[in-house]
Amino acid sequence: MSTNSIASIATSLPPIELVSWLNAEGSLTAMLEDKAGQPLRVERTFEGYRLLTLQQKRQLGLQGSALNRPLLAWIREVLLYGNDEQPWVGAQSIFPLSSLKGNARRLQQLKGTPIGYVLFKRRRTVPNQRFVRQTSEGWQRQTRYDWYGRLLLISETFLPAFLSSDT
Ligand SMILES: C=C(O[C@@H]1C=C(C(=O)O)C=C[C@H]1O)C(=O)O
Repeated sequence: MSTNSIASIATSLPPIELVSWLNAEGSLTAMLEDKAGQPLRVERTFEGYRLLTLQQKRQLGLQGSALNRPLLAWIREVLLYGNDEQPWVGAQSIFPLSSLKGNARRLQQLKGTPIGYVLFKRRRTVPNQRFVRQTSEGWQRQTRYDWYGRLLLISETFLPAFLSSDT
């Protein structure tokens, strides 16, 4: 195997210190608060309704004709702060309107409360499918949760400050 191909494989793998975070089950909020030694600070950068892109519909697992139909969802985009001035994680959560029924409606009124406080309130893990990819912002994990029959897609990108944090 040539050096170039080894190098190309090396750049397609996450740094070893991120692997356990990218693959972790359970609440990322809880893990981040444990690392920070303090409650997570959530800075909302966007919250509201948006029509999903084709890529987002595919990421939600939609197929066939459903991909051609417009799909409105509640979107929440946040920066998560541990104990640094710089954010550790950038997150985007997609809630299809059909998922916001019953007690899931509170997912639209979270404000500064981390989603994890609600998602993992009564259970340590939630059934999910996990995808990991590298983005221009950093390594990202995308999780499709089945939360009591409701579909949620949460993408979390680990930002440079997370990797350089010494806690
Ligand atoms: C989904 C969780 O909640 C975290 C909190 C988020 C928020 O408040 O918007 C978004 C992504 C998560 O990192 C979790 O704790 O695993």
